[in-house]
Amino acid sequence: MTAPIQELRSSRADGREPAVRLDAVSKVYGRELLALDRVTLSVDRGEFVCLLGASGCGKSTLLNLVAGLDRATAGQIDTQGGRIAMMFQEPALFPWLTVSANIELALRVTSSARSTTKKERRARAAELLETVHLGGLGAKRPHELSGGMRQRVALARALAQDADVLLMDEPFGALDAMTRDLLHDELERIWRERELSVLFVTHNVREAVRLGDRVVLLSSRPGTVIEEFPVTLQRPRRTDSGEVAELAAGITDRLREEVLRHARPARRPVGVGGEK
Ligand SMILES: Nc1ncnc2c1ncn2[C@@H]1O[C@H](COP(=O)(O)OP(=O)(O)OP(=O)(O)O)[C@@H](O)[C@H]1O
Repeated sequence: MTAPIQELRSSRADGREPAVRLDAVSKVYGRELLALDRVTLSVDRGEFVCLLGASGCGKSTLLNLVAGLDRATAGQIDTQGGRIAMMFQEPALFPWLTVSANIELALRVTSSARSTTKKERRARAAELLETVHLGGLGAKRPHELSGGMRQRVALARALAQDADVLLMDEPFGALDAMTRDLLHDELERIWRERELSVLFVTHNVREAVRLGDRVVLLSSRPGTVIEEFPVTLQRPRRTDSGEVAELAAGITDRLREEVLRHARPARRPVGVGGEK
């Protein structure tokens, strides 16, 4: 189950370095709930990878493991020593702090920024708010902002952590379609400017095709990679374009097939690395 470290660290034949690599990662909750089963997956430096799968297939579990919030039961996860930031569906801002103070707090706990003064952190927070198109709103409290604006603040806070890898767990799932489209454009711009590596979980197949360099499909629980779809459509893409819809339809068919297969499960013993 354990892969040699050298192999995990080596660059790939196509010259791209992985920023995140999972090798045969399994996760069992409690005594017998197998959530992930030998997942092998990588995100290259500067790559945008979208993760799709039926509800409960272990997508959030996978992100939590990569973020180091939980431990894998088996397998290897290598993040190459990169700094990781995570964003969730809920922005989870401190309601009693101003927007600026929420970001300044993230700047304070980021090791490279520990030596900065309060004035410098405030200036940096203002810059980050400009980056997410919220310039001048630093004095507001989170409840004074719309859902989309709050998610922008959460994005600015993630950027404040100076991350190399951004893990995103359905960050736009609760937003209306128009706001989501705007945030797609902004995220794409920021991803390119900062050369981030992104692992983005969504239920929305079109969103995955709109954003991803690659869409990775997980099986129903226990989650394992069943198919990967490279997305070579020219950027910027539109969620409502024919090309995006066409590719999304193919992926949706595959996903539906998987969900139906799971609805008629063949009984098999639960266990890490059991025969399929
Ligand atoms: N802390 C936990 N303890 C026990 N079981 C858990 C825990 N977290 C998740 N699970 C279980 O592991 C499985 C995978 O959950 P997870 O939340 O990772 O799936 P998901 O694909 O993100 O789901 P969704 O798409 O609905 O958000 C589910 O069966 C869930 O009930």
